[in-house]
Amino acid sequence: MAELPTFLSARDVGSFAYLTIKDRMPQILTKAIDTLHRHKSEFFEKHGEEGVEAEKKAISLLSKLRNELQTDKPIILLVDKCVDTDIWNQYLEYQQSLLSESDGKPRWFFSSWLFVECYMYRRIHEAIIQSPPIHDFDVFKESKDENFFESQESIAMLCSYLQQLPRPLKDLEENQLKDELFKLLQVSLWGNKCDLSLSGGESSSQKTNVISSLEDLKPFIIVNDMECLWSLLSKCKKTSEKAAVVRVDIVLDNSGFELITDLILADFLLSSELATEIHFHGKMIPWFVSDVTVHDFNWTIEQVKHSNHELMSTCGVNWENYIKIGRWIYHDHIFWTLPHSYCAMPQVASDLYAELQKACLIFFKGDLNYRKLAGDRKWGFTVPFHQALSGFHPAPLCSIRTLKAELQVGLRPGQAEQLMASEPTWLTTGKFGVFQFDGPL
Ligand SMILES: O=P(O)(O)OC[C@H]1O[C@](O)(CO)[C@@H](O)[C@@H]1O
Ligand SMILES: [Mn+2]
Repeated sequence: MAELPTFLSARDVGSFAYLTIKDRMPQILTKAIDTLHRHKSEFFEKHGEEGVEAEKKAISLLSKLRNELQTDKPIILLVDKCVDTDIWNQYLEYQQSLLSESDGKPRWFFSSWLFVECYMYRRIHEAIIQSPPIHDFDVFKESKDENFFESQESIAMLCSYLQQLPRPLKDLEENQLKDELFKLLQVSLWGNKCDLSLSGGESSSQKTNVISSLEDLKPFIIVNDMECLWSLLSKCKKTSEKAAVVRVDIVLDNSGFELITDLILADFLLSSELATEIHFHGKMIPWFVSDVTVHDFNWTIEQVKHSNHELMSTCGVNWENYIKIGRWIYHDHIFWTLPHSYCAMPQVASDLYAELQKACLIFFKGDLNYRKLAGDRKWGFTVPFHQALSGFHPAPLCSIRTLKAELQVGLRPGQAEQLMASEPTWLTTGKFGVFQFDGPL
């Protein structure tokens, strides 16, 4: 078998991986430290002196982590006792085994970018859980919620759009159904521009009317497999008249505006009867600043339900009901916050792989999911997506992602060169997006 390309890494000085580790990651740690500082009196009110001591401990652990990163110290084993600690430590040993003797230990600016970036978020978690009684504090919660509140107008607009579609949706004429599906898929794509990790934790909310921007944004979709999604979903719908379940899974990315766009899409899939069940997958610990945890998921639905905006609150009521009747199912699994590429899933998390195999279609939202799908390796731009997945084929799948890392496969010959010439930063600003499908139709 041909050798796999090497991992993206900060070893390439000046690369996006290098700049992320050098600038963005310390900035995120500083912001986390600052958040803890600002909550000092809240910790005191809740837990007395013990709360203040815990805040100091968490801050000192995070400062130590920032120092290790900035001085390129060896990556050290985790010391907590969580369900995933051993798997993490084994993975660290595996990273060590990839190095030759003269390379020494895995280090921040030397190892794989995916590994060290995931490791930083896992160490942030370790610092917090080692600091009881504030062990369940989410240092990123505030910024996630801010993103939600700052996007209120766009959220209300999207909810109104969905509620005002001609009902019942299942009676829409085929072409109209397809057209609406494509619109809401694109809304979910551009929702991925709003992550907080790329902006170093700074606000990145949505303030414009997304639906009316879709036409202008179309030229920025550089791989567009939406037709495959339509073929697959309409075929599933036809067969579902006999079979009972058409299951669509959404591997979520960010909370705030992006999550709303995913929930709107999920609602549309159910109401139009293109799917009968939606399974969401979120993170078990705070992750890459803005990623959805179960708390964010429940909080968001509560907020939408209690909105003063009538059509928004109708959405919230419906969403809560979908959960109650079991047509929306939320899952979390430690695998999503491990550093492994998805091709390792059958070995590392066979239960999750078996769960995903039940889906008719899986959407993977966002940039980090794309990196893990493609193993965060330096693939050529024209390498087929199927090949970059390296054997990960649980069910037909589609990445819905705006580009925020120097990694893209499945382009036409010459396409990358053209993009590079017209827009040198095309890979990393989130301005371009893909719907990239893999699977039999
Ligand atoms: O929320 P997303 O779309 O997965 O993006 C996460 C971001 O974090 C990064 O991993 C860099 O910190 C980028 O790849 C990406 O910009
Ligand atoms: Mn994210």
